[in-house]
Amino acid sequence: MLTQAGDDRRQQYTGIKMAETKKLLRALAGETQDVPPVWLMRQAGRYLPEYRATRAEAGDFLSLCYTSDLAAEVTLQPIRRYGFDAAILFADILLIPDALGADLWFVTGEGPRLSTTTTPADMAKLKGKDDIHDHLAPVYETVRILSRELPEETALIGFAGAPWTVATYMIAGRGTPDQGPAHKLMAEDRATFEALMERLTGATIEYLSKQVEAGAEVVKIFDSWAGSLKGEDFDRYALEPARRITQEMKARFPGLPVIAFPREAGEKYIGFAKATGADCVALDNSIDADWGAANVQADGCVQGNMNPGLMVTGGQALIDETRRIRAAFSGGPHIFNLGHGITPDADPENVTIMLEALRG
Ligand SMILES: Cc1c2[nH]c(c1CCC(=O)O)Cc1[nH]c(c(CCC(=O)O)c1C)Cc1[nH]c(c(CCC(=O)O)c1C)Cc1[nH]c(c(C)c1CCC(=O)O)C2
Repeated sequence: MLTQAGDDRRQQYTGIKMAETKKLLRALAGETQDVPPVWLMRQAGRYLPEYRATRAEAGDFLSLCYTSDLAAEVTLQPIRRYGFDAAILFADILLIPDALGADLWFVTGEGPRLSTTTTPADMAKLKGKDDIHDHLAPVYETVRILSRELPEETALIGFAGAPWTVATYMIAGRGTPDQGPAHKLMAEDRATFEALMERLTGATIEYLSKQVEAGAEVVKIFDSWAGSLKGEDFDRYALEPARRITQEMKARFPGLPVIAFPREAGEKYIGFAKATGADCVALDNSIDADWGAANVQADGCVQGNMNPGLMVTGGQALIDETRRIRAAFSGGPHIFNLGHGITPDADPENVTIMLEALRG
């Protein structure tokens, strides 16, 4: 059943773009702006003292994700501090495996751990794509709180991990440098690998749909490990799921903007937006901005792509690089962002310096 917010959202997507006042949504609708909208991946995170305080209050990272008022609070913190043009729902891409019934926990200082899914018997233990919503209800509640509390000029981004990236964690039971276990399963038991990809694609569509019904105005698909898929594997397991998710979301919510992030796709960034239907492609910081402008922005909006390391080191290099990236993408629609998440050792003052260089 649709919520009232979801009803309003569907109406909103049927044709009022010309009157859109949110800078982020204008960029996603194809508008070139003198000063681009800006937000940062992982903008709610450990570099902020107020985040660390709220996380301590929650006890641990997963409790923070599932406690709606605290998750909404940390989402709002960087908006209050910096006035970013978008807020991104505070959650994690690994909540989907958790909702499907895989065990998930986080080891402080190391990262996520999950029970592994590598056999038909493991697959049989997972829940169906439609059976995730009770578990994820607190996330939808976070979105509802945010859509009430955000300033009217701030867009709300919902998100999910792409099937391939989420599968790499489910198959290995943890993060891996080269996604070796997932590539191995793909080679040795393609049927199980594809069954997992299919379950994740379906669940992701249902999960994102609930986020939109609760008030998310944009959705972003994070494929952090897309770069380890080469050639035909990239087309089948990165591009095709992104296309299916994007097309189904747009069929359900006409006009909904979609951002795709096939990180480290390299040459495969070319044509990705056209092939999937995504309104914007997020570029990682291995991409030269001029190359991105010529080859990717030529098809529409791009997001990115400053090196997150500059938020640690700062100085004149940060100012120069902010201006260089803004200039490189000034000929078309652009959302200023980093090429990957801001790191815990970033200096919060450097975000202010970046914003002054960008907007000033
Ligand atoms: C691969 C991936 C994950 N999560 C995510 C990705 C894709 C993007 C990327 O490549 O970074 C996405 C993500 N994770 C988080 C968000 C929230 C929204 C945001 O501010 O961007 C988003 C969009 C919060 C988080 N997710 C996590 C944190 C840090 C947890 C903490 O507070 O201890 C945050 C703020 C934990 C997490 N979550 C994940 C890992 C590997 C880790 C551990 C690494 C780390 O500690 O940074 C899985």
